Amino acid sequence: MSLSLKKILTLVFVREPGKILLGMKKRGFGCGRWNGFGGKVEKGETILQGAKRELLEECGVSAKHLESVGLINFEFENEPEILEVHVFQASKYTGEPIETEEMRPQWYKESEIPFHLMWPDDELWFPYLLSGKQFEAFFLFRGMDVVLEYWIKEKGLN
Ligand SMILES: CSc1nc2ncnc(N)c2[nH]1
Repeated sequence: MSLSLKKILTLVFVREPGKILLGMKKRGFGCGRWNGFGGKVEKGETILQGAKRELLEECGVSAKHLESVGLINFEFENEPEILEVHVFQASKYTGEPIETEEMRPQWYKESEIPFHLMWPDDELWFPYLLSGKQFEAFFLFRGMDVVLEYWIKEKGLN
């Protein structure tokens, strides 16, 4: 059993009734796609603190309460590193979203989410996010555009 390297990441979606805030990634991993806000968890901070920090850094929104909504493990074929992504949503926050070097924020109606300009996994798990169902999921990617295998499980409150 090879040592599977895990990278802990965060992903935050800001919500308003019938709307969700997405960010157009302007550089780096996932550039050119509408994403959630988030990134790495730094030494000495909790996953929750990392999520709040990344949201503030990437679009100027300060989450007052983050709700854990999902846990997704991403594997990429022939790569040893597994991305463990902790997904949160914020409905209590301060600050208007602003564009940064990383992200261009935009509100989308939940009925008009631009899945064709997002990671291909999103269309599969967004129904859980949008319906407030907690979930766990796994996606095996080939490159950046093809999902080879996946599963999604609804999670009761633990
Ligand atoms: C690595 S696969 C992935 N799916 C995603 N969906 C939304 N925002 C991200 N940053 C995502 N990354």
